[in-house]
Amino acid sequence: MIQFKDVSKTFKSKGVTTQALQHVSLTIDDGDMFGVIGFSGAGKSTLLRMVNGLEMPTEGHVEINGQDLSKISHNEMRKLRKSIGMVFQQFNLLDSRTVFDNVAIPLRLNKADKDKMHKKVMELLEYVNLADKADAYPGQLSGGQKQRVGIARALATDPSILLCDEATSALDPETTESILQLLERIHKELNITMLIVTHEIQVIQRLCNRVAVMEHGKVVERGSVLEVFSNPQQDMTKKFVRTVIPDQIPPSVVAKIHEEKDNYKILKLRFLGDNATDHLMYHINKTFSVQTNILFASVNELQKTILGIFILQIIGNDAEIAKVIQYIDEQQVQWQEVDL
Ligand SMILES: Nc1ncnc2c1ncn2[C@@H]1O[C@H](COP(=O)(O)OP(=O)(O)OP(=O)(O)O)[C@@H](O)[C@H]1O
Repeated sequence: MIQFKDVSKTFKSKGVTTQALQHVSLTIDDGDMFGVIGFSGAGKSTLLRMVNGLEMPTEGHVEINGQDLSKISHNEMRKLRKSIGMVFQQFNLLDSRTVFDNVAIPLRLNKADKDKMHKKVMELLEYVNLADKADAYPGQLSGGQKQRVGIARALATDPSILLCDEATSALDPETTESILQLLERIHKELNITMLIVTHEIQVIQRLCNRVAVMEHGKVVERGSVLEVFSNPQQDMTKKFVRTVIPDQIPPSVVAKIHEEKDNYKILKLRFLGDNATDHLMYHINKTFSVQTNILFASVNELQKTILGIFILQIIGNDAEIAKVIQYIDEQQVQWQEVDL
């Protein structure tokens, strides 16, 4: 378990003071694929780098399995770092060394036995599908292949935690997908806790079970991916989520509604899990003296759960609309009124 306990970090450089993190408290459980999302400068990398002691908090504590990193000895820190792998946006490979040697670096640093090291490196290269590139140099590889080498190197010491700092941000969409598949496979097969820092919401949607949203060094929203994506609260979160799960009425439809004279209310309905929309719509139209128009609908899959978003215009008198809303409440469907 990784815990950030009221962590703040201030950088002072050339007379400029930057508050990179402000009172961040977070718990990442074993086995989590925990995503941290935010725009550039939000403090994501600083947070991530605290897990392996590359940065230390100015205030507060970071604990791994109950061990406060500010209180452990140099030796204990070295041991801890062996159990934490890190994957970087720019791969951080040594250009003058072969793929084999790059993956072998952590093992050489740990003075691994030569035969064991050879076996381990070749196993890792097989795992990331690059065994045939063992003798190639990074300059001869594509971006995706370089990242596979970076991932193999991060796994060399059999870590229990993998830190991914914008691991796919330098890659095209197709290559991104193959790296995300690899990370998913690693999580499933090697049972590694992952902390994934990104500004790409689709990475979180695709991989993570939990998410924290960061803005100006603070965590502004957090929760399960299902909770946060199905009902984002903060404007920043809404902006991110909207890019993968649209939930707005198209402008041409809005313009048409503005021309209407009838009495109406517009509700945004969210369905999680079973898709009960057909039944709900049937019942509303059959039972109440209202007319309904679906202004927008989308169905998405999150963590293998279906999330349906429907924006419904209900035309009728206030009393009848109130009855419809009461019925929707009784069905325990999440809703909110939309003002145009
Ligand atoms: N070593 C440092 N010295 C001075 N300021 C720093 C240092 N590292 C980070 N910062 C500043 O702290 C703030 C947070 O940086 P950080 O890299 O953690 O953000 P980020 O969300 O990861 O953004 P990016 O994706 O652009 O790296 C930024 O304003 C950055 O300039």
